[in-house]
Amino acid sequence: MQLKELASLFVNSRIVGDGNTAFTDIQFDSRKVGPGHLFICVPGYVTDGHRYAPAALAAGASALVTERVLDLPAAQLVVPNARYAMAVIASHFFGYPSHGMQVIGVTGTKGKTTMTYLLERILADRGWKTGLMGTIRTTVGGVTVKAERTTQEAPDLQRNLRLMADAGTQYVVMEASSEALEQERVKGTKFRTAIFTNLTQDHLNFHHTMDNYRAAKGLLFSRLGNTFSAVPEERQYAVLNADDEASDYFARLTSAQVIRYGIDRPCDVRATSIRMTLGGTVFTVESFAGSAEFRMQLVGKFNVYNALGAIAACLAEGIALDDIKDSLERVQGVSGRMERVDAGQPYLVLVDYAHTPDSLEKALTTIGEFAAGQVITVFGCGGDRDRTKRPIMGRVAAQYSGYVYVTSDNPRSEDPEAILRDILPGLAEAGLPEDRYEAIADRKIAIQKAIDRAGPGDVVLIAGKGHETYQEIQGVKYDFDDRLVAEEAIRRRGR
Ligand SMILES: CC(=O)N[C@H]1[C@@H](OP(=O)(O)OP(=O)(O)OC[C@H]2O[C@@H](n3ccc(=O)[nH]c3=O)[C@H](O)[C@@H]2O)O[C@H](CO)[C@@H](O)[C@@H]1O[C@H](C)C(=O)N[C@@H](C)C(=O)N[C@H](CCC(=O)O)C(=O)O
Ligand SMILES: Nc1ncnc2c1ncn2[C@@H]1O[C@H](COP(=O)(O)OP(=O)(O)OP(=O)(O)O)[C@@H](O)[C@H]1O
Ligand SMILES: N[C@H](CCC[C@H](N)C(=O)O)C(=O)O
Ligand SMILES: [Mg+2]
Repeated sequence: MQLKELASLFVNSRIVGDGNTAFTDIQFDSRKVGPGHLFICVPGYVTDGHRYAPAALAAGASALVTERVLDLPAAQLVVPNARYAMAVIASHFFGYPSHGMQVIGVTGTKGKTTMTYLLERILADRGWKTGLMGTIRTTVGGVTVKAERTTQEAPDLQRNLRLMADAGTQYVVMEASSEALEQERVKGTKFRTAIFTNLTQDHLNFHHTMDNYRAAKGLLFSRLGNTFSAVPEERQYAVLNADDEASDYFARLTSAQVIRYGIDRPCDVRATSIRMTLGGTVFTVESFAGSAEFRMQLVGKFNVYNALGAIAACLAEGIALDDIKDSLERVQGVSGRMERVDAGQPYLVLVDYAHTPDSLEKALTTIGEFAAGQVITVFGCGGDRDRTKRPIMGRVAAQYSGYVYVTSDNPRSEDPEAILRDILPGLAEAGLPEDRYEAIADRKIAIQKAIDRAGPGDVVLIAGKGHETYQEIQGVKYDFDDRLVAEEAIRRRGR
């Protein structure tokens, strides 16, 4: 492709140098540039991509996308906003791959990964070729690759969508994180359906206020749909959680057809008669396409919401409620979400990805409904992320646990002890006596102590890292898997 072709995508761009310069791929990181690539200079939060243009050219880049003319011997497309341009260019370069598939996007603070797994399962069981992009994995044409980001940067995202389209994928299910929406990573992606899970506190280091955070999520809905199409394949749907007040705001933003799901308020797809046990959840779904009783293996009321969102989106695709039921009833669990570690011990050990106040509370209240004995919680908070959630998570853990081990999550560049000091006031505030908690920065030791403390009927919740197989400390990623560490601790103790 030639640089001049890109100029036609923007009303306010200009080319400096030879517009006939061709490029064979697009990159936003100079360290990944190869001969003949187009390098897009993105001004970041930490550094400025324009500074790496010389390195990109040295690595063989043939042309640049910039926000100001750089005094370098290379053809440049100058645009007002490189991050925005990057998404537009990526869609165009990869031939608008989302247009040939049905893309279902899921946004919200919690439940995205779970819901995308449920959707993938239902669609694949109906014989559709599916692709998935999210926190745990990206699956292209049946092949799974590990993903760095929940929602990839536009060039990687569009490249993967192209690979999916070429592999014959019909449905793509993807998580759309608020950071990604804010940074235009999904711009240019055509969505069939956008689903909203819920809105609670997280990522305030990035968005600063809850209103900004909600607005970022709104971008998925405001860009969705223009009119109700007469052609069913072209219709677009906004699937909203009727019990979360942010849904009214999203409904106003979108011109797609709105389908609401929920438990408390009347809506299009509603769960009633919910009964929960340690082995699963039973509920009746009442919908515009009939009703049925579901016996799901997933535990917790929050997973009823996750199921409802997936059910609503699949009903919109014309899949029968009974077929959806068949698929959901066979889902055993999602990696690192309320996952049991079982080495024959007489107490329950659960690993869960709860790393926000709301999800920790959901996990603990769910456990509280079944726990025969006391609940022992091990958790920490990630470094270089929202600091205001730390004492709140401390308070939540204290409120619902008999004993708490405050430990490290991924401290990243921060001092692990300093993060613990941010969490501890929350436990004191909740009135947990000092002999009912300990702060131990070493996560492995904290897990071992929690296991050693458990008696028959107790529940040990190890929260925050779920499926993660590493722990990042001072920029270094060490092998660490809560499930393996817990299992080893159980065996070490002799069950
Ligand atoms: C806060 C945030 O979102 N940061 C993203 C942002 O980084 P940044 O603006 O700080 O980039 P920067 O480091 O200043 O660099 C600017 C530019 O120079 C380039 N560069 C930099 C160094 C170099 O040697 N060569 C070079 O070309 C970089 O590639 C970049 O394009 O832009 C980068 C590239 O465009 C992203 O990779 C980066 O994601 C970082 C790694 C990140 O941690 N993001 C997290 C917060 C995130 O996005 N999480 C969400 C949600 C998770 C969830 O809740 O599930 C996700 O979708 O994963
Ligand atoms: N609908 C929900 N409401 C509240 N909490 C939930 C919900 N679904 C899952 N959780 C809790 O949040 C944790 C993370 O769930 P999941 O990975 O599905 O969400 P996510 O939105 O993808 O999160 P992330 O943005 O961190 O990737 C789970 O381990 C569980 O504790
Ligand atoms: N995608 C999220 C994951 C957080 C997981 C938790 N274990 C932590 O490190 O804070 C993020 O990057 O903010
Ligand atoms: Mg996720």
